[in-house]
Amino acid sequence: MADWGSHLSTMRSTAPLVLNITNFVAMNVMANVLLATGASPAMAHAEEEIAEITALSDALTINFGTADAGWMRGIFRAVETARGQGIPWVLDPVAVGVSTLRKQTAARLIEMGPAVIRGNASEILVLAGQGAGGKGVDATDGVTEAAAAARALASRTGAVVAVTGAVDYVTDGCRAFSVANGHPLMPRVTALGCSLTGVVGAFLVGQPTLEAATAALACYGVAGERAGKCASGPGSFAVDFLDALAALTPDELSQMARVTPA
Ligand SMILES: Nc1ncnc2c1ncn2[C@@H]1O[C@H](COP(=O)(O)OP(=O)(O)OP(=O)(O)O)[C@@H](O)[C@H]1O
Ligand SMILES: Cc1ncsc1CCO
Ligand SMILES: [Mg+2]
Repeated sequence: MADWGSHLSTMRSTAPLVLNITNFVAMNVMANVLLATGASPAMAHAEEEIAEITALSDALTINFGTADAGWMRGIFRAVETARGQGIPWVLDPVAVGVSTLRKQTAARLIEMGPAVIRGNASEILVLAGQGAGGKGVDATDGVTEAAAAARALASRTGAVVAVTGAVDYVTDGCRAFSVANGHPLMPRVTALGCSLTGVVGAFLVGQPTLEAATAALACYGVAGERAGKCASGPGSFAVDFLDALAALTPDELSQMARVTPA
């Protein structure tokens, strides 16, 4: 049994400060998810202050889900600061297929060295110049269809690429893992993918990238399974999911993680 729970334990022992430039939809959900999991969230995006806040942070995550031009300037300023200070950062290319601005922004950001790119299958396919782009923020492609694109993207950029869906796939271009945890109610609650991007950022701090990202996905999926056992629908699931993230112990994660080399 691989010790995926040790990565949760390490994350909780440092409770990293994770700065998230994310969308209006995700801000509250994501902050609560990070707190429940054991990290400290900060949400900000103003270009006038973002460099200072980034410099204080242990990890940075970027999601342009509801961004405008000023917000985009804040994103680039934050990423430049993170790069300069060696702060790991995660790119969430949310709904990258829906506009030229998103495609161009994602292309520029990918060249700036994200440690991890985390998206659903349709988003990862768009980054590879393939697929129809999904339905807004929702995936219409399966994870398996995006695995080759994820490997190629990882090899080309040096980022770990995490494709989420019913069974997640995470790769550094050489090695890969499948994570078969999760629950069908997860994609029925908005911003749980965006929030997972923050959890990946928290796990990255001081830990090897591929293993940390995989453990974050497993932690999330196991909590989803637990929440799904008692929830009666998306509303109660959202609440139960926060409780499940907070209650999950490292030992339980190690026991329940369904991670296999892929
Ligand atoms: N059908 C499913 N069965 C089990 N788990 C799922 C399923 N779909 C998604 N998940 C899980 O939900 C979490 C979020 O992944 P998802 O791919 O839905 O993100 P997303 O599309 O970026 O979400 P959003 O943009 O709404 O924030 C992951 O942990 C993933 O494993
Ligand atoms: C619904 C929605 N629209 C822009 S971002 C977002 C959150 C889920 O990705
Ligand atoms: Mg998403």
